[in-house]
Amino acid sequence: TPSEAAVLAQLRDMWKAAPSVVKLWVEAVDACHGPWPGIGCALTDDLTVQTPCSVLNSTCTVVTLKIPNGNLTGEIPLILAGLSNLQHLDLRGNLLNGRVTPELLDSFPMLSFLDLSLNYFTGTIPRARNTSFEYDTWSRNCFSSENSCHLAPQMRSVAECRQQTSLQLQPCVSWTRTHLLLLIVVVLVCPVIVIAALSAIAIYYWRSRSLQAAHFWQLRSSMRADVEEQAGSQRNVCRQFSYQELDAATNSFHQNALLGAGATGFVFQGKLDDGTTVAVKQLDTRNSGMLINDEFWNEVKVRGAIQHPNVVTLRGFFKGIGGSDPMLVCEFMPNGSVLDALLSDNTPLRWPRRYSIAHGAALGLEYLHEHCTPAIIHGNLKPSNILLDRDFTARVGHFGSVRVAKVSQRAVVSTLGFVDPEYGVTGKLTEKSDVFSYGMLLLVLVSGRRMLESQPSGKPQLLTWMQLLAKAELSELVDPRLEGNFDKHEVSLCAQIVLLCTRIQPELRPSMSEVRRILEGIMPVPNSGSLDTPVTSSHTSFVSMSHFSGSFYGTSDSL
Ligand SMILES: Nc1ncnc2c1ncn2[C@@H]1O[C@H](COP(=O)(O)OP(=O)(O)OP(=O)(O)O)[C@@H](O)[C@H]1O
Repeated sequence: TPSEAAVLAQLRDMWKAAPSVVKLWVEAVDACHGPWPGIGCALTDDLTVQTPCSVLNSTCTVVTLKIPNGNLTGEIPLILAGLSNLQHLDLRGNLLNGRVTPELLDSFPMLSFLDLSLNYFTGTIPRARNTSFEYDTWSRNCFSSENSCHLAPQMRSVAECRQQTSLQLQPCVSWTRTHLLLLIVVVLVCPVIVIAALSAIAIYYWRSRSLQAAHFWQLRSSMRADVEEQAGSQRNVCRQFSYQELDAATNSFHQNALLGAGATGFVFQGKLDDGTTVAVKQLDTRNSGMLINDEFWNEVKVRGAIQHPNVVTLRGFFKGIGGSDPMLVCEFMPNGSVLDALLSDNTPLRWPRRYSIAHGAALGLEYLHEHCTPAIIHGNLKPSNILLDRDFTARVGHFGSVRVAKVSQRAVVSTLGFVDPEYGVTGKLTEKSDVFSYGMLLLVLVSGRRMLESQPSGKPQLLTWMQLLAKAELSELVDPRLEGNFDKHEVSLCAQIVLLCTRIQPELRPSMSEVRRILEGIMPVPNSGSLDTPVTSSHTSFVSMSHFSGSFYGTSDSL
């Protein structure tokens, strides 16, 4: 058409300098009839068949424009839009640059072939309204991606594009930067929420457990206190017995009445005139080297006034007149001592019972230390001195005798292993000496009778057990006779209490009320940072001290 003839004339003027087919576009020749090389025309009534016609004919239209590899430069001319019936546009392999707008492509509604590859077009690949082309149409240009931070696939190199165009790529914003806020939320807030939720659950669990435990132990103690109070009011107070009374009660200290023997004498079962069963402990002053003096009898009277559900009640005494040994008369404990229970070949003590014994003994000691004025120090706490009443409640028995009676070295040696090493050094007993012995008692309750047995060398295996404990090898520490039936949490609590109680420095050991509260679960175990100087610590270790070996231990007999 005449308008298209004008477009072609302009294109010729624009591109004639380039060494391309445009050079052969001669003005005198009809662009559609010659036709000019690269130009194809058709009549408007059948655009599918290319036909020579006159460019000035209004029914003659340009349908093809092919100028490949023609060194054409500059931007793609907008006047090209005037060739509105173009079906085939091939400008591949030129030096064209600038943007290809979708509007330009939309002005060729009949376009079925387009090749603009191998140029230097920039911007983004245009998405024309009516036309979709093969991907190669655009390849080897300088088109960039949507966010124009890198080139689209199958483009030229960035360096080549930068050389030929004013291509400017934005710095690529990383995913992490764009999602920084989200990341902060995920990395910081989520763990905080999770930790808070877990802590809330843990606190809730711990509090409910503590409350339950506290309630349980309170109920249990108050029930026992009531029962004991009733029984106590019916019983005689501590009184002096005559030899004849005790002789009659024990059937003249008959072998059959013998309950056991300790370093300071024999213990017999006896029945008093009023029908109550008692334990009569003979104090062998000759062989044990005990010094029984006024101070001892004063102490005995103080002991006689003590009534507590976890302390063996002293019913009376015999002062040892006429060459006979002095004697102490105590409540009879039908289930013997913890030592008897642990050494027995009968059914081993089950774990709940051991834990309840540990708790009962702690209550008894707490009473002696913290509720008696002046405080009473047991001074000889060990498995044979924790007695078990008819329902296996632990009762602290035979206290005070070592401290006041100034027993001989032999008697002291008999209890070593349970005696505070500090006592061995200073000769002074304090509440913390009992705390040490309590720790050792707890260790025996956890590890069972093996700990009381001797090694071939004759030493008890105390050292081995303390080392296992220090290495936290609880599975090896726990009494195999329990056959795995124990509460892991309670065992671990006990192990931690052992370490606390056996610290070398007495002032770092807990008080008995603290021990009791840890056992009841109403006080947390002090953190491990403060557990750094247990008796087995390699630096200031009691174990490493030379006197904690060889004859320093007693044998199993003396325990
Ligand atoms: N009140 C009691 N009721 C029942 N049995 C008892 C009582 N007191 C002691 N026994 C029995 O007698 C055994 C020895 O008790 P004893 O107090 O003499 O032992 P020990 O503490 O080793 O001696 P020591 O206190 O002289 O060092 C205990 O293991 C226990 O079997």
